[in-house]
Amino acid sequence: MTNFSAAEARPGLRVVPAVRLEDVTRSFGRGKSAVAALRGVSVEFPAGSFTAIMGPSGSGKSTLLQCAAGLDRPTSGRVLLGDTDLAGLNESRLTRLRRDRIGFVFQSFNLIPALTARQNITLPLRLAGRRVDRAWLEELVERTGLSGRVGHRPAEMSGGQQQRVAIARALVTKPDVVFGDEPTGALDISTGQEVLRLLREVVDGLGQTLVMVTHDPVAASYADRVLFLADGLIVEGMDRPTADAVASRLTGLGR
Ligand SMILES: Nc1ncnc2c1ncn2[C@@H]1O[C@H](COP(=O)(O)OP(=O)(O)OP(=O)(O)O)[C@@H](O)[C@H]1O
Repeated sequence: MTNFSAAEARPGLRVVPAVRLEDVTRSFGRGKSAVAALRGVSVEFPAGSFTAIMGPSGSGKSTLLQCAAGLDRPTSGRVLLGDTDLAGLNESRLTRLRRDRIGFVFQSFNLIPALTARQNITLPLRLAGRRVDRAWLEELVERTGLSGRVGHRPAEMSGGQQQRVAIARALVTKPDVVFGDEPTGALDISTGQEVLRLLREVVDGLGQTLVMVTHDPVAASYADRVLFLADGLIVEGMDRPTADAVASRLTGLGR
């Protein structure tokens, strides 16, 4: 079992990572047709860090993200969000934890077409029965470059603007961690890079923790660290990645 742990803490200081997976396995099916999607993954995502997860198709990236985000339950092993062990939560508490403490950004934006940008951004708060912090909303709108657009509906916005709305929505609850599943996959190169710069700024400027699955070495180069998955295991970690180094490592894994 390979352990990819956070940077060494000062002696005596216990640094709780935002998310931790301990020897997580996830199998689908039984008997001869069983598939081991994750085969013993241990990893920590330090608070305030930006991690990209890469690997060949079928290596377990989506399964890892789903288990880490409490959308799927491991077959064995533990997932902790801060100090909370997700295995101890029933479905309704898990749903609440996802709503209140985790943000999601998807390839396809997943905005509600009938709602304005502002209404989409504040939807997680409304669902939780929490009041909208006006100052925080203003800051998010400003940081995501959406000033002047908040009254628009998704159909009236470009793909990049829609993804920025989705990012603001993911941040509005001040979650412990934001998970991204190919957040730039549906965008052209230059719009994708604008979104990646915004994600980087969300980590550097707001101290947010970000974990992103991507197939794109350029996208991965915006992260602090890249984890490479192969056949259900993390086989390598790369700090301060460059797009070229990531691309050549992926070629070695048979992408
Ligand atoms: N619900 C499921 N039922 C059966 N097998 C599954 C299920 N979900 C995933 N798998 C299998 O688990 C393995 C890992 O799948 P996963 O989707 O996590 O890979 P991935 O790295 O995200 O792939 P891709 O890059 O193609 O999206 C694959 O062999 C896949 O077929």
